[in-house]
Amino acid sequence: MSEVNINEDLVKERKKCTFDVEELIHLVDGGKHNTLERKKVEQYVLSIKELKDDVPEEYLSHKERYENSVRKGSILFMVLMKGILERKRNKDEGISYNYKIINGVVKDVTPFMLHFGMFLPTLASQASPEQQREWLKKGSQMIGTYAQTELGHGTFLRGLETTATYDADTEEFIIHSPNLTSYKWWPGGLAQTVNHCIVMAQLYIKGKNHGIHPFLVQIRDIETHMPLPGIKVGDIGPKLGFQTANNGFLGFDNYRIPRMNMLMKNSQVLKDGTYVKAKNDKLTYGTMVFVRVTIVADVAYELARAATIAVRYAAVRHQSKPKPNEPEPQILDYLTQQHKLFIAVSTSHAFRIVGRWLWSTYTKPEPQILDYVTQQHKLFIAVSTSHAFRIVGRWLWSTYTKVVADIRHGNMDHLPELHALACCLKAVCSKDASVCVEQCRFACGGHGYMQSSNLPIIYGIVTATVTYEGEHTVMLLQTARYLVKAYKQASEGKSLTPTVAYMAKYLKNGSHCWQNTPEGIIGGFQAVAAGKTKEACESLFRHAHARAVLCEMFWKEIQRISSTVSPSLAIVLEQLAELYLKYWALEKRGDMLMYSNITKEDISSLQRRYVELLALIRPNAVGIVDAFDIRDEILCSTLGAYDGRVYERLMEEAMKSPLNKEPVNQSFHKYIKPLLIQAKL
Ligand SMILES: CCCCCCCCCCCCCCCCCCCCCC(=O)SCCNC(=O)CCNC(=O)[C@H](O)C(C)(C)COP(=O)(O)OP(=O)(O)OC[C@H]1O[C@@H](n2cnc3c(N)ncnc32)[C@H](O)[C@@H]1OP(=O)(O)O
Ligand SMILES: Cc1cc2nc3c(=O)[nH]c(=O)nc-3n(C[C@H](O)[C@H](O)[C@H](O)COP(=O)(O)OP(=O)(O)OC[C@H]3O[C@@H](n4cnc5c(N)ncnc54)[C@H](O)[C@@H]3O)c2cc1C
Repeated sequence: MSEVNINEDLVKERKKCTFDVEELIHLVDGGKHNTLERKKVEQYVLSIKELKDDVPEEYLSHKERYENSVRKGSILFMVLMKGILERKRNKDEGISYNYKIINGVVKDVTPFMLHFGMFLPTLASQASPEQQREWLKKGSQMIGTYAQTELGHGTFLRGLETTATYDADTEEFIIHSPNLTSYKWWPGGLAQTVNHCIVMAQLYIKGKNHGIHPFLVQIRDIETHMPLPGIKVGDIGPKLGFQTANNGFLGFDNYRIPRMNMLMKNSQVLKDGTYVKAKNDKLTYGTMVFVRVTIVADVAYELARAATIAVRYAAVRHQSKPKPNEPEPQILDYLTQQHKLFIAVSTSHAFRIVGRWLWSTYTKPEPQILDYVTQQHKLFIAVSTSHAFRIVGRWLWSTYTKVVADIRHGNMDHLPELHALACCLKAVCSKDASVCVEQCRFACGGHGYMQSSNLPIIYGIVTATVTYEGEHTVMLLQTARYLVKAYKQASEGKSLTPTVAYMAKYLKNGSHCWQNTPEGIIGGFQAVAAGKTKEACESLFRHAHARAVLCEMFWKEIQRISSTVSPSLAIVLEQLAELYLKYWALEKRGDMLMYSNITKEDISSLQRRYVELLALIRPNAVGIVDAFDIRDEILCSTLGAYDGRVYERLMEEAMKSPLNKEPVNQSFHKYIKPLLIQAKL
């Protein structure tokens, strides 16, 4: 883009940058090759004319929005089948480029998301090799979703009520919803989009319950798309976000499916009804672990979008004037004289001085809001958090792929640790990302509240991750369960898995000896986690382990990466990571006081360094978010576009309102005019 069309503040900001933005772009993408591939796919997809909207989605009805989203999703589906979009997820971090482009094209959530995000992964991981050959073959007509949650139960899976009863005479399962609360409720794409589902149901054989198992169930006719007899399916209605995800409900009336439609990789039901138990019954929950792992990198990306919008806007937006210098008072000899004679002179001086100050203030440019320390405090933590989650998300993905490979070879030893890690990181990252996105919205003032800023939509997407795939508190409690066990093992002198090995150290050393260094802060969080775990045997504790893992992995990875990049970029990366650690050490200073020997002076020094870091990051702020390299078509924001033409775009978008198409709306004649006539009488 030529600099002529770019807002002059942004031009200046980009000139100030002390590092090579291109180098950081490659780092974020995981290598130059990935950047080039991403740009190629983006260029291809974003130039498809049919993917552009005539009218902004927000002006469409619930039904029209769904139809428009299916239209665009189908085009993307076709592109995917042509092999242009990568089918596989990015091997380094589990987040695929496809998903990032979809964010821009569909703006909200595509009703096909669950097909790619959970339906296919469940078939790939829980169907037997023969079933996979049958179901995942080319030309398959299946579009699917993952139907687990019910009206009555989402968290407590053992409480699910849908039944799958085996009938050995016909070699079929009878899927049934015994009551209203057993209706499936929430699955994305379920309402009008999919023709198949993975249904999680209680398996009954000869009256005995064997717990929940996955079944492949066709719910609509492939040709006509009509719901099949025995199926009741529909849309659950508007939500806070996910408006185009087509979340649905589903009930079964003694609906029969063949025996081979139970996913049989882990447990099996033989023809005569013999039940073969899985090596570990928690393997049934495998798809949830997979999605929880990917959520960390997913929210990092959403946060990158929000931070890009808010930081660029803060560089363009000017607001408020500096404080005046107070005029000097005049001193007179006699108070009475002063009162009688010189009041006019004094008033004249005062007015002249104040007038001069007022004029200079009037002509002085207003500061960019990004120069306010309070604004930097709101925004820079969002930027550094996005980097932390991306880096830790990548590490978590590689841990996941190693554990899954072990499981394939029959070794389940690391599954509990992976489950505990996925639960706590999913919980903390989804919650922190939601808070940061909302903070970005606050940081944009009134304009951030506009749909056209895209911040409300991003918030709707991110805040859903706090609930779906395992509700926040419930996930933390799962980790708590693991930590309590680890702590008991440590007290018995047994060896511990790597991510909780610190427990043994703090059991031995007691309180943590505080240091204001990154390593000191990481040790502080580990001491807090160990200390709270000790207390947890009697009471409840929360995020500490996840925070220790996030700080440790982020800092270690940044140290490693810094030695591989240019010195100017290494400085910026270390500043971002240090900011993240200092921010959380300050946020959690109460905990640190409890579980380490941190002093008031340490806290003051942390605070001073934190403010110093804000100032150090400030000149590079725009360059850092430019390096997220999110195209305008994917940001979808009037406030965050690369050129910074904020006010022009706000007005252009406002003019798209159907209400602005006519000077007088018909409601005037129908309602307001009669009201005015009545008022006259
Ligand atoms: C368009 C075009 C195309 C282009 C291309 C398009 C490309 C698109 C690309 C795609 C991008 C899309 C992105 C993704 C999208 C996803 C969206 C997702 C949406 C949302 C989906 C959902 O929302 S879907 C439902 C999730 N619903 C839950 O999440 C329920 C939580 N509820 C539980 O998860 C359990 O209920 C709960 C609490 C553990 C207790 O389970 P429970 O009662 O059975 O178990 P207990 O508590 O008794 O625990 C007994 C022992 O099991 C251990 N354990 C428990 N779980 C374990 C586990 N998983 N693994 C190992 N071990 C486990 C535990 O640690 C205990 O171990 P121990 O005994 O040794 O201590
Ligand atoms: C946008 C969106 C998309 C979704 N997509 C799908 C999908 O595709 N497929 C699907 O199957 N499901 C889907 N879900 C459902 C989702 O997985 C569940 O909503 C989620 O697992 C939480 O369960 P719940 O709604 O039953 O909440 P509840 O468990 O009823 O939670 C309510 C409150 O109770 C608390 N609570 C519950 N149990 C405990 C406990 N043991 N200890 C302490 N506190 C507890 C929770 O912390 C929470 O505060 C989706 C949900 C959303 C919001």
